[in-house]
Amino acid sequence: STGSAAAVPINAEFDIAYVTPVTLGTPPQTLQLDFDSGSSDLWVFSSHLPTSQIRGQEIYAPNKSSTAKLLDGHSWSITYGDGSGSRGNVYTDNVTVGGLMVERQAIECAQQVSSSFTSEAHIDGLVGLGFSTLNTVSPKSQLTFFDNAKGALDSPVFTADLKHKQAGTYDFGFIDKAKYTGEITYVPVNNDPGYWTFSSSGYAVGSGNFSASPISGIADTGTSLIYLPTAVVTAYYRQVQGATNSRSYGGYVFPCSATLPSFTFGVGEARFTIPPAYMSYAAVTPGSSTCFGGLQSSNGVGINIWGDLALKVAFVVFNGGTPPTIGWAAK
Ligand SMILES: Cc1c(C=O)c(-c2nnc3c4c(C[n+]5cc6c(C)n(C)c(C)c6c(Cl)n5)n(C)c(C)c4cnn23)c(C)n1C
Repeated sequence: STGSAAAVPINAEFDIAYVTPVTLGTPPQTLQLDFDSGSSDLWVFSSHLPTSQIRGQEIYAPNKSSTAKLLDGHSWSITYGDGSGSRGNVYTDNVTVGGLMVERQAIECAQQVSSSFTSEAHIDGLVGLGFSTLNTVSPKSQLTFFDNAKGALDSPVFTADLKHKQAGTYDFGFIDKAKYTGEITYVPVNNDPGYWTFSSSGYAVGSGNFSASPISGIADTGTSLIYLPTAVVTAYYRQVQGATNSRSYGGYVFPCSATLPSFTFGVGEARFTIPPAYMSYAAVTPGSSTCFGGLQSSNGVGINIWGDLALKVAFVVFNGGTPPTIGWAAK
């Protein structure tokens, strides 16, 4: 089997996050969920949430699904890199993504979400595509949608074709040759503790020399930006007039009028260049002439993160075979 579904930016101006339609239960309830290769819980806004925490999101009501079953005595609680979080109870039900159905998928129903989730009306929950070792359900951890689907897939892979300010796709079970050019460069994945961790072969700022130094980081479709070591980030912002690492704004900012260099990263012998226009994320507050950078320091994060800003300049194959690998291709 295979599946293919759209990855739609939630914001027309900046690629903050992408959502994908997912149908749950019988009759089908369709929610817009954020596919996140940096976590491993499938959780949704649900009928178990206080209405005060719902502001425009679609919800999943298990009591309206004839195929929903309570996973008695199980609960979950998750916190993300930006400090947001949610928790609740667990049901199993049918979950379908782009024509690919998994029966008895653990659906983690939110009973509490943090304010940043309540304030984001376009995200009805997340679909974790990390390794199932990261799943937070207790006392018995649950498998991700991909792990549940894997055995039935034509090939144990999913691919991300994210795009700048337009809809891309997530494919399951096949590699669509029409979505990339040239060869796919595969590199090993270290899935301990459960992220898609791989080693980038280095970077270059603008037209500068390529610095061939390995950078271990995670491929994370659920993170907007790129978080890299301070040496890389200072080398980049040294080329940006007026750039500062702002404590008040929580990262590198610069005058929106500044000329930005491109940023190139390596995967093996392959090179991927993020154009200057993508490297300015947003004005720090609406209308401000100070802009927030797409490249930020991973100091204090603990891991380096290749988020949507990096992923959207490539076609990326998440190979869940044995051993797992990750493939990057131009497009
Ligand atoms: C270590 C780390 C991260 C690791 O992941 C991270 C981050 N970066 N984007 C996201 C996340 C997103 C994507 N996302 C980013 C957004 C930004 C930057 N803004 C202004 C809004 C309104 C966003 C929304 Cl609704 N959604 N989502 C949905 C979740 C649950 C995230 C959790 N963390 N996160 C940050 C900001 N930091 C410091």
